[in-house]
Amino acid sequence: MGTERSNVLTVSDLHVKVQTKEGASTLVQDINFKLEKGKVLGLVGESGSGKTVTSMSILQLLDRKTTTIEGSITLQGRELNGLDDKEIRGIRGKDIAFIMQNPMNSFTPVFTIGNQFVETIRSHTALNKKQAKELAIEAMQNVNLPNPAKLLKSYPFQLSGGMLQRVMIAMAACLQPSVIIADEPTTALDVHNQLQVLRHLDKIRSEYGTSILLISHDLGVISEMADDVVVMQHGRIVETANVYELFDNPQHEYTKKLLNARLSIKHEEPITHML
Ligand SMILES: Nc1ncnc2c1ncn2[C@@H]1O[C@H](COP(=O)(O)OP(=O)(O)OP(=O)(O)O)[C@@H](O)[C@H]1O
Repeated sequence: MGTERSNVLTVSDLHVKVQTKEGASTLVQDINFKLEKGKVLGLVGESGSGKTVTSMSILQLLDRKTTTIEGSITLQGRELNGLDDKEIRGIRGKDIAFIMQNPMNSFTPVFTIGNQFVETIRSHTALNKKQAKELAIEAMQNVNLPNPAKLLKSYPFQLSGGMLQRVMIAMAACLQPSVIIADEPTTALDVHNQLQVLRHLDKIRSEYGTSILLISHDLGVISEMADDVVVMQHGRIVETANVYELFDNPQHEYTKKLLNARLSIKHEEPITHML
């Protein structure tokens, strides 16, 4: 009973195909993993291994006209695969928040931060504008953003990448979703901002019991943040293990290769031991 209950997100036999001019092509296959409450599951693998396709499938964000998602994706027992647009929109942001690699792409340039923040809150709650603004300010304070009231009046281009990423984390956290999918959340940031973003994610996890699917190229980030790790290669999972087991005793040749590559660039790795 305990294990079943603690699994917040379960992906079973996920298989994603895309229709191209040349015919159908498989993007990911046989993907199985479970994300437990309050835990961080790291998703690693080289570029093109299928990490983003997997996370986009969970959020049902792939183009329905050209892609087919087979298998099951359940959030607290509710099947997400096949939900219609309206149903899945109700889940995105509220139950599953998404933090993208490039925060600039996540905001509409022509609206202020406040406009977008308040609208996001209002689309998922019964709060009025004033209450939504107060919640936004509180969420921004929680991620140490200075002068939130002023920031709400700014346009996305007026903020640095690190600040925008923190606004996105504040937006993701304020509705206390059960799951956050963070796709390379620190890749576009400098070392100082990387550290801040990771600290905030960890704070959200511990305060709200949010589960985090953390997609990263950076094994230093994964070793510091993740409880369990899924390793992907060529659209398949090649290894799933507890983070200590994976780093101490990798089983698959590809995982060993990734870890060896990491050792050879270890001096560039500023994140570990600093959190
Ligand atoms: N809509 C699409 N049509 C055709 N191929 C696609 C589509 N979306 C993704 N792919 C292909 O699927 C494969 C997996 O891509 P995906 O973006 O999931 O990789 P990734 O592991 O997230 O890589 P990165 O770390 O570079 O983001 C790649 O070969 C990519 O080119």
